[in-house]
This record gives sequence, C-alpha cells and structure tokens, in this order.
Amino acid sequence: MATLSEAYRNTPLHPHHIIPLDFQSVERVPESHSWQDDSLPLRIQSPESGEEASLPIIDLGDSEALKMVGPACEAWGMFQVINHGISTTLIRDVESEARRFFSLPAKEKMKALRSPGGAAGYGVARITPFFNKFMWHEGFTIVGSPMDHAREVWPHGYRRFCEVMEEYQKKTKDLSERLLILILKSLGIPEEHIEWPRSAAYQGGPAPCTALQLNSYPSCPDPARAMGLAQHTDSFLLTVLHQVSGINGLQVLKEGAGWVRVVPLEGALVVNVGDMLHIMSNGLFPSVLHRAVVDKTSHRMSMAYFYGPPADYRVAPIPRGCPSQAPLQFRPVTVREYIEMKAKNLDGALSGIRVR
Ligand SMILES: C=C1C[C@]23C[C@@]1(O)CC[C@H]2[C@@]12CCC[C@@](C)(C(=O)O1)[C@H]2[C@@H]3C(=O)O
Ligand SMILES: O=C(O)CCC(=O)C(=O)O
Ligand SMILES: [Fe+2]
Repeated sequence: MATLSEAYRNTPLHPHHIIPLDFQSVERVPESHSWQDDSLPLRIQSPESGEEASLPIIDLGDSEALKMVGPACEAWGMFQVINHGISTTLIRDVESEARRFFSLPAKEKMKALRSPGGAAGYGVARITPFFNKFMWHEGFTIVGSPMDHAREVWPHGYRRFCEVMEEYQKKTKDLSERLLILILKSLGIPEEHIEWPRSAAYQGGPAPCTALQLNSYPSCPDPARAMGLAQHTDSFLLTVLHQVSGINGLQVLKEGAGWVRVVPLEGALVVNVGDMLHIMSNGLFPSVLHRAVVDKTSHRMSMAYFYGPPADYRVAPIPRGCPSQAPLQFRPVTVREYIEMKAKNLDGALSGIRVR
C-alpha cells in the first residue's frame, strides 16, 4: 500500500524543480510573480477601521470555551485561542530559528531543498502548480525531525533549530488534540465516545499525520501586484497557526463580508478548520478559504501546524444519532486517498466525495 509521501509523489503536485525566487536580490516584481492581470480581487474589501468583522477569540482557560467553539467553527471555520498553554518563550524561539533560516543567502537555503517525492524541506508552496503566477513566498516544511535538512545547512549549528522545532511540534500536537476533543464535543459527541484522538494521544495508537510549515513572505516592492499565499483550504482536520506580531497578512473569506483580515493578536494562536473536519462535521464546520498578502516594508513569517488523522483512518461524517440530522453529505475516504485527490484537484477534492 502506498505511504502518504508516495501519495504525494504520484501526483502532479511536485514542483521540486521550481525553486523560490531569490527575494533578497530582486528590486521589482517580475512578470512571473505579478498577479495584476488575474481576476482575483487582491485587496481586502473590509474598511480600514470601524465595521470590520473580527474573528472570535476563545479563552481556553474559560469554562465557557466549549460553548463558544461550535458557533465559531460554524460561522467562521476559524477562531483565535488565548491561554493555549504554549509558552511565549518557545514561540519566540521558533520565530528566531525560522528567521535564522530564512535570512540565509539563497544558495545556503537551497541546501535544504525538498527532494523529489519528499514532503519535507525548503521550497515553493505545494499549491503553486494550480495557479498561473508564482507566490511571494518561501516555505520550510518539517515532518518530525528537521535534522537531515538542517544538518546540510548548518553542519555545526543545526541542534538548536532541531530542538526548538521538535519541542514546538510536541506542544502544538497536544494543543491540537485538546482542541479536537473540544470541537468533537461541541458536535455533540459524548466524551466517552471519542476514541480517537484520545487513543492517539494517550494509548500509543497509529500516529496522526502532522507537519509544521514555516512560511516566509519577504517584503515586496509592489505588494498590490503580488500574492503571498494564494487562496486555499487546509486539508487536514485543523491547523494551528502562529503569525508574527505586528504584521498583517492573513485573510479569511467570510460569507457576506468578503476577505476579512486576521490581525495578529499578541499571545493568540489562530485555529482553522481543515477539509477533514469539514467532512467529519458533515459540512457544519466549513473549511474556509484563506490567503496571505504581503507587505512593502516588513518581512512577515507564520508557522502553521497541520494535524490530521493517521494515514489509514477513514474520514467520514460522524452520525450524531440525532433524528433531525441532515443526510450524510460525504462518502468515507482515507486520509491517504483524500490527500491524493486534493493533490490532483485543489478545488474539487471535497466535491469529489460529495454524495448529495
Ligand atoms: C501536511 C501538509 C499540509 C500542506 C501540505 C503538507 O504536506 C505540507 C505543507 C502544507 C501546505 C502549506 C501551505 C498551504 C497548503 C495548502 C500547501 O500547499 O502546503 C498546505 C497543505 C495542505 O493543507 O494541504
Ligand atoms: O501565513 C499565513 O498567515 C497563512 C499560512 C497558511 O495558510 C498555511 O500555511 O496553510
Ligand atoms: Fe492554510
């Protein structure tokens, strides 16, 4: 049976030959990166101040958190969490190690280039082949330990990078499992019926699929013509995202409001619903389209942790035993099969498994 990384390899989604632009050496936005002629409305539609809708903020230390999570997932497919238990020091360390990597000359970063068929390493965003322009973005994907790539880059200085990234993944995995349990409870699934992710978290069950993606959006001479990360939904169950403070960039598409800015809130993490939670909630919690725009003077970074079920897990709408429950909208699909479908058809994967 194909492994998850083979599922990726057998798809057209392997732009390993496409290397990020050397952003440090360009003075203007090249034609290849100019989204000007594209039909996408690049700029935000919300007002600069005043009426702009804003993402729900959930305090995980508050006993009301459970009550707030369902409505936030339903209305936004995204929310911010505070009191999440991940220390500011660890987050600062992740930022500074990511900055240490992205500030290297292009030639040095290339030593960590994603290999053909590999999921991890330095490169352009995986969604790149679905758009006819390139993004103002470079990424470093970490699956487990980043040791092999980090050692190529810093033969004598890789340890700190690895320690920090591994520690952050551990803490974010625990947080993702806590969040998922909360979300499943909010769907009305009694705690004792939640076998997974509990079994994964506590009983050494099959490992969940996870990845940490370090995103870098260099400052851009003409941000109105460039796109940081084009609109997409995340594939797994949920994503926990940290955006460095003080620099706007993330936007979410909200029905009736257009693109809404997700202003970084000091100490908060952004959580977003991925396609697999969309399926499990039978469409009640939508995986939302989001994107990142770039800034003229600031180099922006974000760190996205993707959390999904084990590769062989069959993702399906969870019957909630409620007589008025809507008919099930999706057929079951394994994680591996879904990733394969999405890699071939970015926008059509969900509709591909829709049964009504
Ligand atoms: C685990 C993963 C989710 C991701 C594909 C990947 O293998 C590693 C990178 C992730 C990312 C980050 C940018 C947006 C995104 C859609 C992409 O192209 O690569 C996500 C992928 C995803 O959620 O499918
Ligand atoms: O940089 C951001 O704020 C968004 C990143 C993102 O959407 C992703 O990595 O999937
Ligand atoms: Fe995303």
